[in-house]
Amino acid sequence: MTLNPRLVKESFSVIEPVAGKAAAFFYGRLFAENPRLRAMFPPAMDMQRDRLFSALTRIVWLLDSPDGLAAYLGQLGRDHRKYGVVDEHYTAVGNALVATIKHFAADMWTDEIESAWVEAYGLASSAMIEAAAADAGVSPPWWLGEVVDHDRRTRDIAVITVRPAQRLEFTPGQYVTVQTARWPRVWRTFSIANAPRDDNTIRLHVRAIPGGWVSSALVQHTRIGDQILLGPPVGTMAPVESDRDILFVAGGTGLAPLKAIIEHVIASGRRPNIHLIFGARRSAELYDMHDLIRMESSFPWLRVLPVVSDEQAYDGMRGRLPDVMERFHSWAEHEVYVCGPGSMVNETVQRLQMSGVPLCRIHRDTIQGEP
Ligand SMILES: NC(=O)C1=CN([C@@H]2O[C@H](COP(=O)(O)OP(=O)(O)OC[C@H]3O[C@@H](n4cnc5c(N)ncnc54)[C@H](O)[C@@H]3O)[C@@H](O)[C@H]2O)C=CC1
Repeated sequence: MTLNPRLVKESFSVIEPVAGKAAAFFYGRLFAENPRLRAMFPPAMDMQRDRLFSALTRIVWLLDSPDGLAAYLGQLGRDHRKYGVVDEHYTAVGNALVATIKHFAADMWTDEIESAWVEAYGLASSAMIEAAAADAGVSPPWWLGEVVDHDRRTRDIAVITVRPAQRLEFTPGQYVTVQTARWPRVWRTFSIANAPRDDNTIRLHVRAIPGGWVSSALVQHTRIGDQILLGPPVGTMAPVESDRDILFVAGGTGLAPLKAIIEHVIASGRRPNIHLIFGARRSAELYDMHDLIRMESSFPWLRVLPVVSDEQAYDGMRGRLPDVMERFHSWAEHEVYVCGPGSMVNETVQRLQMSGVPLCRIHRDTIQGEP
């Protein structure tokens, strides 16, 4: 039996418009058939449902790209170790998944489609299991981290420094999932905002989102000395070794992974011209200017351009990030890294492409924040 991405994609496209209902059906089925699995998930499942679907969507659309798929499944498998997932859980999930697709794609369902799903799921789960097994020999499933600094930069934003109890290897641009004592089993993603350091500490830039459990716990209720849990570093946005000049476009706390990459470039000894356009809605939310100005003064090839979008009285550069970016000369010969709110990233990437920057030189990552 060979993989048939076309059949998987066609049947999945029926599910996508009813993703919420399909995820509810999937978890209902999974927990009805395997009641003990419920304890592995957080009490509130809404965010979990979104995550399932975004992971599934990504896998389905990557089925035609073996390298991208292998890299993604490898990360997913390693990351799932922190949930205590074992091989038989994959069988339970696979059964519930096929039953869900079958239920929602009933009108078009055939034995051939069922085989295509079983085959695709079998390949995906084997890749995750293998990656988890290989990782078990070299890394813990999660890291205990002590908060060694907590710098509340605004009412809603904190820059938090954490020291993992064991060495945490990562690539600048990657992110980790975080769990706080306040919300057991609830994990949320935050980028690491620094290049690897000798003292093993990492920095997180956290904005407390209204209704965001982990982000609010981290900004408002976390103190120096507290312990948090960190999942393994994941994400594919990484510094590329290139002699080109570099543009970074950061929206809000999307600055975090870009700052890690800038630190890496500076430490590499290369001397590219770097422009960092850092956007906030209000000037008070340009929460990291102090550090950025320090970086700028120690590395003369770095130019930091703060931009404010929603404050008429601001006397610096004003505007929306994609518009401001176009006010400068062409970026067509640059490497470009973009991070921030999803819609801002999408528009920025589109405009860059239209102005002649090839997609292979535009680097972005999609991480799922809190609702
Ligand atoms: N904290 C972290 O480690 C990371 C956060 N992110 C993401 O970065 C985002 C940061 O959010 P906030 O700080 O609340 O940003 P924000 O909503 O305060 O916006 C920051 C900047 O982006 C611009 N912007 C927002 N929406 C836009 C749009 N639709 N079109 C054009 N420009 C737009 C704003 O004008 C402002 O200049 C979140 O979506 C988060 O998931 C991404 C990676 C890491």
